[in-house]
Amino acid sequence: MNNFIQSLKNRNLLHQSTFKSIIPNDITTIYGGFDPTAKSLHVGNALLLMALFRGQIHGLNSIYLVGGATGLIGDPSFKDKERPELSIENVYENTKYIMNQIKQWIHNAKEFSSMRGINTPGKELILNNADWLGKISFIDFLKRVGKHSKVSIMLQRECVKKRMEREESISYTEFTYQLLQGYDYHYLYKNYNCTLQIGGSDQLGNMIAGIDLIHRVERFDSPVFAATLPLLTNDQGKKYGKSEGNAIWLDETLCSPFDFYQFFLNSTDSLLERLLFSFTFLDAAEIAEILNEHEKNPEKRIGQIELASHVTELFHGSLKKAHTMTQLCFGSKDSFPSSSSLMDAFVGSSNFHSINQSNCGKSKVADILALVGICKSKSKTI
Ligand SMILES: N[C@@H](Cc1ccc(O)cc1)C(=O)O
Repeated sequence: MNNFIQSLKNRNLLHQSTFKSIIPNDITTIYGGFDPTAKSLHVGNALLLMALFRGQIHGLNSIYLVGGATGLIGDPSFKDKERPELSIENVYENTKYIMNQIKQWIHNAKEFSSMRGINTPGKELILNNADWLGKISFIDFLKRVGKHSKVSIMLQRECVKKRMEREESISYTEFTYQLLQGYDYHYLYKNYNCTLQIGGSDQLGNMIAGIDLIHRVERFDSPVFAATLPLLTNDQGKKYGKSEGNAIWLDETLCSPFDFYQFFLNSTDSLLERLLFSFTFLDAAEIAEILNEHEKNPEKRIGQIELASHVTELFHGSLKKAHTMTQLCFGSKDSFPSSSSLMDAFVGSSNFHSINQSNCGKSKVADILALVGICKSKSKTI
């Protein structure tokens, strides 16, 4: 069985899939897409980013697709209203930012993994679907995609049905979205031999549109698959990823590493195990060890500290983590002498006592020690 798929299963990260009884083991390339509806991705996108990276750890090539074209159309999946239209300039800018953000993230994730002895043999590719969807003419699209797509099937999509029940219905533009995503999958299958698409729990319909198209245009038994990740909800059953109604952005100018860290630090005990499996590269034994320590003294929030440190370092990198530490300790990064002495502390030199000698509270020092400790302790994990 494919190790990557098995590892998603083991972490409870496989929600739905089109694999029947046999799990394919000859997948070499996978893809997941992100529409540039804002300047930055948010915690809600983190599971997909991480799943693609987990693929690379297992030797697969991962395509991180940014929807420079689909972002102009708007995915109607699980949206009860027409999406506000974004201007071409706006989507173009967002696409640039997000492609950069993904590039930076992969860089951080590689550095983070190699510090722990985790190899990432699989390659990454960051693509923009405007590069092909922006070039195909309307007539060509109708001939190459529309002709193979049955309206009766398109109308069966849950989100389409829901929207048709409402007076405002659904625009032809958003109705077509599933075909655009379907065309992406076909394009990536033909040009990159991509045979697995992964995405959020609301994406299965769009992914199946792609599989159908490939089956109709290529061979009816072409080995192409789709899998969705679970939707993480908080204790109130709301989507996990917002604090006081605001999305937890991955861009540090929209959400500081400090706030990002605090968001994970504030996770409840009941979610802890789930979050450790979802948002870290720690293995089951390491997670069991952390939970064991945590349960001995839950007020110390050892589990939350491990979680918050791991995710903050993964998404914000070690230098940023140092600033997070400063902010944790002093409230503001400006009041600390220099980030280089902090970095020394961070890598475990004797300068670390300078933090201890400062006037920050004991519990904060414990947090910081935990942050530093985690970076030195773990070796192999997936
Ligand atoms: N529709 C996806 C983004 C996406 C775009 C293009 C694709 O080919 C795949 C996925 C979402 O809204 O999350």
